[in-house]
Amino acid sequence: MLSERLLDNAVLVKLQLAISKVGTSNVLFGLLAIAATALVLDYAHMLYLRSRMPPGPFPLPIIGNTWMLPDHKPWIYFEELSKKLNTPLITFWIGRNPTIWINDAWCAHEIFEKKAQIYASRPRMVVFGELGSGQSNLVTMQIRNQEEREKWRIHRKLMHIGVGVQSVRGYRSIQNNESKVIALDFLREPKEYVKHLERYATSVVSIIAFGRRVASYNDPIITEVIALMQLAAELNVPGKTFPMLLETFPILAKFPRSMPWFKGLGHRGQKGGHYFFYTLAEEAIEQYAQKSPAEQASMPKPYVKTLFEEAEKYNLPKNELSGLTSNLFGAGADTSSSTLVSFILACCAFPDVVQKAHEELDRVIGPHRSPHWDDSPNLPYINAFVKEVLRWRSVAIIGGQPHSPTQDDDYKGYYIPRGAWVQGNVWAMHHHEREFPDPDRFYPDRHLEGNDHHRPFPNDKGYMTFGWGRRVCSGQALAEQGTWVTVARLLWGFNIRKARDPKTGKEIDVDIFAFTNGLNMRPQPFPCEIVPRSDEIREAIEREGREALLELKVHDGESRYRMSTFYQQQQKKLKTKPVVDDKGSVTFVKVYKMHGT
Ligand code: HEM
Repeated sequence: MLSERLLDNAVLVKLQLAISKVGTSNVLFGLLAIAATALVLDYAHMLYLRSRMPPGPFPLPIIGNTWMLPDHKPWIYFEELSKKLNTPLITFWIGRNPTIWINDAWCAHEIFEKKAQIYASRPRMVVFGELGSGQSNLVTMQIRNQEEREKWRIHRKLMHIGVGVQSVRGYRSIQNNESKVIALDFLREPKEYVKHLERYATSVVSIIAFGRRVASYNDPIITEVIALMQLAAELNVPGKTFPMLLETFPILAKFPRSMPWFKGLGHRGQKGGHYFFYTLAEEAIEQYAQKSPAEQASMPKPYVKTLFEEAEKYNLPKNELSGLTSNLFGAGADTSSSTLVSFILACCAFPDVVQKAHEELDRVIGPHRSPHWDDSPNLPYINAFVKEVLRWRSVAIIGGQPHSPTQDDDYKGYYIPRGAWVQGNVWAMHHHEREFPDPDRFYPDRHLEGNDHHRPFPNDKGYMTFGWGRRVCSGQALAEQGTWVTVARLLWGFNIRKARDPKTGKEIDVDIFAFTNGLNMRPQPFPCEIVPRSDEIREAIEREGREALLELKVHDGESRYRMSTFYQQQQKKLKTKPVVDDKGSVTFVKVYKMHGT
């Protein structure tokens, strides 16, 4: 110890002597010269990369183009930039990181689909990844080596077991019944239409994951999960203010969480944050075990039970298991309900298409029962209507998370470096006049072959709402299935139109551009009128709703836990707190003195 200190002192003394010999100002000058040279070299490297990459605005040293980002809705800015520079791909520097924005569906197809193997990774994301669930969650998982690729494959596979194309047919009765309950709720309380749609979407994923239904829109799981997702969606939009500025200066993320630039992040990424969903999963497995064999036979096995059984094969730690469960809520509830809110807005803004849908439904279905997936081959206009709902105001407006190439790539002579952010601008793709003439018009006919607005598109579906390639949305089949039956049923059952001012009797206009700013966008609140189309239809809705509630009874149940109070309660009641080890496993340590107790 003593010898080390003597040595340290000797080094310091030597340094002081050397500085006094050379002169303090010369030393400062030297350091400045080194810093300036590093800056110039770094900037020269940025400019060299820029000369090889897709075009974009001129970056400044260190801050790149960050300062140019608009305060809101950067997807519109990138669409405009792409038109102005006449290029489908834009390079935009977030600090020293080049990000590539794809503004054209054909390019997205060529890059993300045709080169899916190398575009399967996510880039380094500080706010959403490193300060969030990072490598423990499929959504943000990076693939930088073979080990990470293997882990990502296992997660995709486990997600696929839960909500892949084969599994979702087994969830039809859940979605069908829950959407009948929306129709019943619309009869009772039409003004609360947003809450009914949120309850539906949360209940469907809750039944699939936990076997437990969400019966009331006051259930905190709805408000808490949706609020959490909306915060995450807002945080994840590229921006020039904190916390997104951490992407420009990742070094700031190394400072203690008390620093002001973490303000607005909430509890993101704090250790043990996943433990809530793990506890819900354990509770659900317990509750399932308590059901009678007849009850168990009448419902799909909760996903968490299958997941826990499968996970043993792969030795998955608890935080990863929890991530897989929470993804159903995180990725599935807000997205599905926001899509349906946009559908209601479209009905109010474009009454002519609603009338056309009614004509087809009256002709094919009639008033005594609501439509079902089996009717789909006879309902071409409704099929086109649902496609247009998914195209017109796609909820994941920048295609969710960015992709990132696992090796350097060349696209039509442009260099795309390994690890770069590559973001699909779905707004620009779905808004391109070449594919979608008059793009802001909600016009289902454009999806019907032979229509003068029908245009070629790189895929058969006619939209890119669910992302691309190996990272395409795991819940796509479930979301499409649910959107179809709900849109078809609500169109069949109701006149959905603009509300009227009670004093003047005049229609209240809706704004088709007033959407939230998050990367999962939904319309800003708007009033509307939702009334059953006839007495016969009303009776059918009531009858079907009652039957649906009876069938759903097997999923009734309560959870003992609430996200907002969960951690405090755990600490106070059990006097333990979850501690996560390096592998992500949770153990409980006794807390002897509780803060505030
Ligand atoms: C209308 C509803 C939905 C929309 C528009 C939507 C859209 C998206 C998009 C755009 C992505 C990113 C794709 C990419 O990176 O290329 C994504 C990823 C994902 N979605 Fe969805 N989603 C919806 C519903 C759901 C549902 C219901 C679930 C689960 C039950 C789900 C689970 C996931 C998961 C786990 C990922 C991450 C996949 C990965 O990174 O490998 N989504 N979703």
